Order: sequence, then structure tokens, then C-alpha cells
Amino acid sequence: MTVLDFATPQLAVLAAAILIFVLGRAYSRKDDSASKVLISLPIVGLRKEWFAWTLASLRSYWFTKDWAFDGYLKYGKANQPFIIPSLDRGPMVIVPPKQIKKLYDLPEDVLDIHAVQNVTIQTRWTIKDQEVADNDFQINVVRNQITRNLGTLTPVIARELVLGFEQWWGVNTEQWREVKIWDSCLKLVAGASNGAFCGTPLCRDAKFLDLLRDHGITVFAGALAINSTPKPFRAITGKFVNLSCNYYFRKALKLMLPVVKERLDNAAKLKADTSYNWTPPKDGLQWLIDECYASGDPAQLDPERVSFRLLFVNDISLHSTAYTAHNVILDLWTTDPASGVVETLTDECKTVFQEAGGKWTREAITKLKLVDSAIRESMRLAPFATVGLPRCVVHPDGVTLKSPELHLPQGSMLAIPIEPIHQDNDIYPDAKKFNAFRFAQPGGVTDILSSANFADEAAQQAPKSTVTLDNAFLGFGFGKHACPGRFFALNELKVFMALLLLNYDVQYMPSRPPLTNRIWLKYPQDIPVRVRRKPGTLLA
Ligand code: HEM
Repeated sequence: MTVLDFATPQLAVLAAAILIFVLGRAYSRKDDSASKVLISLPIVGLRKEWFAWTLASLRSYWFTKDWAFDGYLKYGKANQPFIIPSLDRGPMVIVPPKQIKKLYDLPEDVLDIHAVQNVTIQTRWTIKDQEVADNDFQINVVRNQITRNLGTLTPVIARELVLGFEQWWGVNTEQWREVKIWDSCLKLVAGASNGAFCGTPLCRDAKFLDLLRDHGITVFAGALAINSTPKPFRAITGKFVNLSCNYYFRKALKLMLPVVKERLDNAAKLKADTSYNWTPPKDGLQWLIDECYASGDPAQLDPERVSFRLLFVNDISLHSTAYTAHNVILDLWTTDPASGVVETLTDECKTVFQEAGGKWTREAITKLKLVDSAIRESMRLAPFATVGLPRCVVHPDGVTLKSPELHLPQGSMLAIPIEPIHQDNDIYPDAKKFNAFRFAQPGGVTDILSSANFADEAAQQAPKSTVTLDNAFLGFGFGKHACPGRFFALNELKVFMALLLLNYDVQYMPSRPPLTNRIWLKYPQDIPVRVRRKPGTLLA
């Protein structure tokens, strides 16, 4: 017997003891001054047991959704904030619906989003070029040029979606084809979005589109893994995630760099000589380059940095849009076929398309009111987070709420119970049901807003587009940091649905395939769906 053989059981016990202690310390919030005050709030999910916070944090991996609904019914609806432990974010103060407006309109120096976002996606490890995260003028491009130019971009998106559907869903009008719905939505959305972001050849390069998918998922899943690792060990997870993100970045860079360099070269020549024979394309990449020039900082024109900005816009837009498209498909083709919902939507698309002279333009797309309602309804039922929109109280004096009187100290992490609000029967009658036309009916919206919780909102009675924000529909966020890409996303989703409804049959599924819930996140399973091209179909 060697010394090692003898020592192994003792060493294992010692190592386990140290690990439990470190984990206990890491997840324990007792030393945290913010937590001391917050502990006075009701906590859902915490048991009276040893290492209570550690164990509750670990359980949050499976039970966050249950806790959010329990706490919402017990406290949130009575306008009482409550806490749920969370593996990756520590104790989260769940804001009751009536307090959302007051809190989420507070200035940045009181309630911060940037530091929280940097932690949420662990920019230190996931974003190779920190300048892209810190000086994020790609957001301006989304908010301004991309949104203002939807007229130019809509035919491009339609063209790429037609090609994408033909490639991934096929053109056979006789035989059904099985497609993995999540992956095919990712491919379709990546191609269409990049038609608008950077045009051909990249938007048709299947390898590039897969890399966008892989980089995005590595950033988000990697960040979740880092945040779920006890603090003393985060650098280990971080390094691993960093290597994975860089691997996909390098591969995507190889494909992006020649395109970006050519653009920068042409843009520089045009700047130097206005008679230079080149018309700048109207797309996201070109507007990014314009912003780089506008910054007055030559370092922004580095081709690798510009490429990373393009990749970053994909990171923040691809999965959320594909997730929504995938949910709308699952919601529509699990409605009762006898309800005629799919046929009504198809008729709307046919009428609008014919009136527009057989072309999908921005103007035509805005007329698809029923499709818009179906998308908003699907986003209501399946937001990507059970509790989301995290913010941190950063002001040294904290934040004091009135009725009920409550002080939230500096360091408090806030989040909104998105799914419980979206599924509250007092706000949305028959809330668990997918009612595709709920938001197209003025009466339906009035009923929602005149519910007891939202009586102060009852004035807004018009039917609501998916891009309209309110504190009972949080799919695109709320307040000044609500999604600036929502106009682009909705426009793209409507083109997507119109092309699908006009050109493909989808086989009805017996029941709505469930989403997977892990911590606060909801994500799709890659369900096979049977599709077939309609004969004599209308394309773009
Ligand atoms: C259906 C698709 C989408 C969904 C569900 C979605 C959802 C959201 C949500 C909920 C937020 C707010 C996060 C918070 O307050 O903490 C957000 C922010 C953001 N989204 Fe989207 N998004 C979508 C598509 C897009 C697209 C297509 C783009 C870009 C073209 C985009 C760009 C952004 C940016 C830049 C922010 C950060 C805004 C800021 O920090 O001020 N999103 N998105």
C-alpha cells in the first residue's frame, strides 16, 4: 500500500469539505450588506436547512419557474416584492407588476443595465474585443439606420427567405419533408437577417450562418456556465468559454475579413475621391462603417473590430428571433384545425400580397395585422425568460419604494416576473390559451388593461402591435432599454410567416411541444415538424 492509496479517502473527504465550504461561502449572501436588508423580504425557494442558500441556489436550476409563479401569486399580485435565489444571479428581487414603471424608468446612475448586461454575457470572457462591448455604437446602427431603412431592407429579407425556404424546406409539392424546426428557423433567420446586415455572399454562405449560430450559443450558454460557477472557480470556466468563443470567432473571421476589408477599402477610396466609381450598399455593415468614421477614432476602422461588431449584432439578434419564429409555428400548428386560424392568417397574407402587386414591401408587411397579433400572442405565452430584464441598484443611497414602503440598497439585483405576468388571468382572460387574434381586437385589449392590476393603464384601448411596449407585455423589455431591434425583428418575422403561410403546408401536431426551463431561461427542443410545399404557390 502506498502513501497515496492510504491518503486517498481522507484527501477526498478533505477536498469535499473544502469544496462544500467554498461553495457555501460563494452562494451564501449573509456577508453581503445588500442581502442583509433584503433578507427582510419574503423569500421563495429557501428551506430551513444547512447551507440553505447554497442548496436553494442549486435547486434554482430546476425550480425557478415554479418559484416565480408561486411568489407572483402570493406576493407579486399583492404588490409585494419577493426574493428568489438564483444559481447565476444570486438573490433576485422580483418586482411586482405595479412597480415596473416606476423602477424601470429610473436613471442609469440609480438603476444600471450595462454592468448587468456585461455580467449576463460575461463580456470579459466571451467578447474578444472589449471595445465592442464598452463602446457599443452598433446599438445606434440598430436603433437608427436599420430601423429607418426597413423600406429598403424588406425586399432583401423576403428574397433571402424565399431562397432559404427553398433550400431548407424544399420545393417538393408531393412529399412531406421532416424538418428540425429550431435549427431550420436558425438557418432561415440567419440568412434573412444577414441579407440586411451584410448582403451576399456572406448571407448565403451556409458555413458562415452555422458559425453565427455556434458563436451566439457559445456566448450565452458559456456566460450562464460562468455565472453559475462559484466565484473562486470562475476563471477556470471563463478560460474554457473564452477558448470556445475565440475558436468560433476565428473561423467566422476568416469568412468575414475579405468582405469587410473590401468594404473598408472602397469606403476609404470614396472618402478620398468623391468621383470614385462605387455605390455604398445600403446594409448594416455599411452603416457600421459610417459610424466608425463618425466616431473620429481610426482604431474603430480596424477590419477585425468591424467584423466583431457585425458578429455581435448577430449574437444579440439571431437566437431571440429564431426562438420566436419557432414558437409561432408550434403555437399555430397545435391550434384546433377546426378553428380556421391558419386559414384566416393565410387569407390575410394572400389579400395583402395581391394588393401589393405580388411583392413584399414594408408597406404591405405593416398591413398584416392578424399575423402581428399571432406573433405577439405567441411571445406572450413563451417569452425567453421566466424572470428577466435584470437590473442592479447602483446608487449608494439605494432606491426607496412607496406603498409598500421598501428600501432597496445598493447592490440589489432586480428582475421582472415576465412569464407570471404574461399568464395572469386577471390581465389576459383565459391566459394559458393561445388566442391568435387576441391583440387584433380592441375589446380584448381593453379587457386586459382594465383588469384590477392595470387600472391606471385603461386609457390605451387600441389593438396592439408586437412592437408596442407595455408593462403587461414584456417580450421586448420595458423602458428606455427596451429592444431597439424590435421593429426589424417584427418586420422579419412577419415576412417569414407570410412566406410560410402562402407557400407551405405544415402538418398539425397533437399537442404543443414543451420548452425546457433552466434557471430563468426557456429554450426550445429541436422538434421534427412535417412540411410540404403548396402547389402553384406565390413567392416574393
Ligand atoms: C424576436 C426577437 C427579439 C427579442 C424577443 C428581443 C428581446 C429583447 C429584450 C427583452 C431586450 C431588453 C433586455 C433588457 O431590458 O434587459 C432586448 C435588448 C436589445 N435587443 Fe433585442 N430582441 C429581439 C431581436 C433583436 C434584434 C433583431 C436586434 C438587432 C437587430 C436586437 C437588438 C437588441 C439590442 C441592441 C438590445 C440592447 C438595448 C440596450 O441595452 O439599450 N434585438 N432585446
